[in-house]
Amino acid sequence: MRVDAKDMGADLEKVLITKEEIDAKLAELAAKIDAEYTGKDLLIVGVLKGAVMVMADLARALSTPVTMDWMAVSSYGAGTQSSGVVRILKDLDTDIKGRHVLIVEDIIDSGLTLSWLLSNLGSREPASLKVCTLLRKPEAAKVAIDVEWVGFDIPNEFVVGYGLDYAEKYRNLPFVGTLAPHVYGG
Ligand SMILES: O=P(O)(O)OC[C@H]1O[C@H](OP(=O)(O)OP(=O)(O)O)[C@H](O)[C@@H]1O
Ligand SMILES: Nc1nc2[nH]cnc2c(=O)[nH]1
Repeated sequence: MRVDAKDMGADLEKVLITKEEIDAKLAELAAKIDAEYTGKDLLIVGVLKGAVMVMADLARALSTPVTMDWMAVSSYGAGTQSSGVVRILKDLDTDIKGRHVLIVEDIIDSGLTLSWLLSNLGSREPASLKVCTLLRKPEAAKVAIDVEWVGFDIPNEFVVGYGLDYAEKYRNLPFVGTLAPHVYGG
């Protein structure tokens, strides 16, 4: 069944990126990632829970055989502002020493989560450590991070859908959109 902003009643303000745009962008990113890792053993690490959709769709768009692992960290809780304090809720199952590791994220907002992750995973001595994110908010950056593959740079608005939640809701929307201010008390 197709879900659109109308079906979510008054909760959504607008659709920012459609499912079709996401699919096309992931195909584009997958081709670049394939070119980078030809002949290499690649481990993709998804950051739960938000990156579930990107991991699933990006992994299927790749021709490179990959193994997958997951990390769960949280810095947002139920709010719309990063606390800046990153907690590990689930660590990797895999020893990444000497492995080519690609972190897959749904969004880079302040950059605090990714900055922490890069330093944490970097200290485990992977052969390489790179990042692919579907979304990035350049205006919200609190730390500068070098990111190899970015799907879309978006305005500094709180977004939901395609893995992204507000208080655990809206993750299963197939598109990325913004919430009406009344939903989060705006
Ligand atoms: O750049 P930052 O400001 O640090 O924000 C980015 C992080 O925020 C979201 O995770 P969240 O903590 O909301 O957890 P979730 O993925 O389980 O929803 C998202 O998945 C990123 O990991
Ligand atoms: N749902 C959601 N989670 C985030 N985590 C960091 N930025 C965002 C955002 O804009 N939306």
